[in-house]
Parts: sequence; structure tokens; C-alpha cells
Amino acid sequence: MSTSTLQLLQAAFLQSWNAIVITDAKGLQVEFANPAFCAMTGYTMEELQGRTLRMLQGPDTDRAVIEHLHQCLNEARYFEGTATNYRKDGSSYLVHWNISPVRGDDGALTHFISVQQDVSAYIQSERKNRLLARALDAASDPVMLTDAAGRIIFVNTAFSHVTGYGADEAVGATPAVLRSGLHDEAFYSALYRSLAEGRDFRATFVNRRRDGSLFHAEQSISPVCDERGQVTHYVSVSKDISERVSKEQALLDAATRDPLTGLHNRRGGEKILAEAQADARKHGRPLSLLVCDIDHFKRVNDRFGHPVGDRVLRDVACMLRLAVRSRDAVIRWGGEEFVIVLDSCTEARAAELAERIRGRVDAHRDAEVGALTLSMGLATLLGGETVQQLVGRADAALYDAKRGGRNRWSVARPGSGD
Ligand SMILES: Nc1nc2c(ncn2[C@@H]2O[C@H](COP(=O)(O)OP(=O)(O)OP(=O)(O)O)[C@@H](O)[C@H]2O)c(=O)[nH]1
Repeated sequence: MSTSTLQLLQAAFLQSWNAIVITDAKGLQVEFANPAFCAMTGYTMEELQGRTLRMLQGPDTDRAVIEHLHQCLNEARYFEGTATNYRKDGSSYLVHWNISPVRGDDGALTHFISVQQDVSAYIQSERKNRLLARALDAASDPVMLTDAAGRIIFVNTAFSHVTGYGADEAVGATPAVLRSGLHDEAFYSALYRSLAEGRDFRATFVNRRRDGSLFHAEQSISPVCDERGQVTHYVSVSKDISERVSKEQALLDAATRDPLTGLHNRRGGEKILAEAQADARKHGRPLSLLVCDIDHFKRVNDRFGHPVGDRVLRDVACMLRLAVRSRDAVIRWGGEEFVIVLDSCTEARAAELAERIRGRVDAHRDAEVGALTLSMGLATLLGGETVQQLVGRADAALYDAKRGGRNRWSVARPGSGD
């Protein structure tokens, strides 16, 4: 070997970032150690030379690894392992190392060379990652991680529990699998804008489970950036608030529903009417209103008692509900009076419906009460008319029907409710 090759090998040995140590053929006494090895162990070359590396072992050094090492040395075989070692100052570190036998030209074993690496920081960060992954998995709220392209790379157990998608199905898919179709484009534009600007996006999402059912989730989506500020991932943490929403809905229903008939009550009805009027104006659609009143209802109460009167109210409510389209709102306006809001319905069609309702109720025979009839007032929204004016005209038409002999319907005249 030329002098320059030898010099090169020596420089490589001395300058290597990896710790290198060369022992005798028994693998016991140190013959050479490079500066990286000295730095890692805290011993000087002089302190190491001629001594065995057993001094690096301590109470936490894995015995099984050391036993395997001895076996390899005895059999002059390659060894690789990881164990806790101790520096001169007593502090410990995790070392991953390998040992290779070195043979002379005649094939006889002359030395062992060992290349070592302090892997404490790596193992610690691995352990921390595992701990974090376990903590995320144990979290009671659903967590989802996606890559920068929006592909799901992790979901926790709570996510699977809430959505019905197992990790194996979710990973590789996109969060679009949860889309309910109930959010408009403006919602998603706000979401994408927020994330593109590096800001968190928080909102109540209506999501769809794997079985098709819907759930409400308070969701927070945050971009995660690398050291250069490039988005690498998105983290979504959510809270299933379906229970809260259904409780709120029940409270809202209690405030806007009539407990006897299950129809909208006057409060809910007024809101529906106001919205229907605004909608009709905006889209130039016709809006008709039917005010229905049970004839001589007082007599029902007086003759059969209040509970029978209640039951009759429920039955009439049911007949009205069945007579209209699902988009039409039936409201218990008060007492024995009902209002039907007929969206996109002309006066002519509303009149047909009024006659159909009248006929059905008239043909019905109540098991206890016998015959029942309804009187109705019909009004169709006029240009510039308020909800109050519309209801006023329908009421006036109802009054006409009552005066006209009951069991009939009347159409409101313009200006009749004033
Ligand atoms: N059972 C029961 N009766 C009610 C309820 N709300 C109002 N009523 C009764 O409905 C009756 C309405 O009587 P009136 O306003 O005189 O009207 P009517 O007897 O139907 O006569 P016309 O409307 O003129 O045909 C009253 O006896 C009220 O007590 C209710 O929730 N349950």
C-alpha cells in the first residue's frame, strides 16, 4: 500500500463523524480509537488504549446484546446491536454499533473494527413520536391528519368510532368522503382561502358517516408548515356535537311547535310566513294562504268534553297535513284555527286545494262527534302587501265563508283586510 493511501486511510479514520474503535483479535483491548469515539465516550485515547470496552457497560446495558456480542467475537462473526453505554462521567447514551473481524493476508484474525453511533436523540424522538401517536389515538375527539395534497395519512380511533371509517379505509382517501352535500360553495371557498393563507379554519360541519347518516361536528383544521414555511400537512380536530344540536333542535321545536298537534305554532308560523313572503318577492313566485277554522267547535267541547275536542283538533291537523305537499307549512294559528302556507301556488290552485280539503273533512265521520266541517279564507299575496295584510285579507275571507253558511271557502278581495 502506498504512503499516500495510508495517509488517506488515516485521515478518514481520524476525521470520521462516526466513532471508530479497533481492538485486538480477542475483541478485548483497545488498540486505536478515533476522536469521534473519544468525544462520544468522554475518554481520551490514552485512557482507552490497552483497556477493554467493558468499562462502557453499566446497569442498564442489555445483557442479551452483550452475550450475543461475545458469541460473535468468539466465532469471529459480524455483530450489530443497540444498547445503553456509559460515558466516563457516568451519563448514559444509546449506541448502535457493528463489529467486523479484520483478517491479515494469511486469513488469520488480527483485529476487530467497530463503527459506533450515538442514537439517543433519534431513539428519543422515535419514542416521542410513538408516544404522541398513542396520545392522539387515545384522545376522545376525532383527529385526522392529511398530507399537503389533502390525502388522509392518519386517523385516530375516535375518528373511526364517530365516522364509521376504519383507519385502513380512511388512509389514502380524502376528507371528501365525509361530505354531506349540505354546505354550499361559499363554505368551501372560505375553508380553502383560510388554509391557503395559513390560517386555521373553524366551523360547524355537517358530515356524513359511512352508513350515510349525518352528524354535526365542530371542526378545526390547521395547516402545519415546515421550517421553510411550506405547508406539509393539515391537522383536523373535531368534536361530535350531534347530541347538543339535537337538544338545541328539541328546544327550538318546543318553542316553535304546537305540543297538541305537532304542527308549527303561531310563533314558528309567523317566521315561516315572513320567510315565504320574502322568498316570493325575491323570486317573483305566487304565494297563497288558507286560513281554516273548524265550524261550531265550541259545541264539540260542550257536548263531548275538552279531551274529545283535543282529539278532534289532532285529527283535523292530520287531515290538513295529508292534504298538502310536504313543502307546504301547516300552522296551528290558535284555538281551532289553522293556517296553510302554499309556496309557489296561484289563487286558482289554492282554490282547488281548499275545495279538496273542504270535501274531505265534510265526508269524514268522527266516531264520537260525527260530522265536522271547515270554513276557509283564501288570499294570494299582492304586490307590495305585508304579511299582516295578507293574513288580514284571508281572515276577512274566512269571516265571509262563516257568514255565507260555513262548510265553504271564500276568496279574499284586494283591500278587504284593512
Ligand atoms: N278542546 C280544545 N278546545 C279548544 C282549544 N283551543 C280553543 N278551543 C275551543 O275552541 C272553541 C272555539 O269557539 P268559537 O270561537 O266560539 O268558534 P266555533 O264554536 O268554532 O264557531 P265558529 O268558528 O263560528 O264556527 C272554544 O270553545 C275554545 O275553548 C284546544 O286546544 N282544545
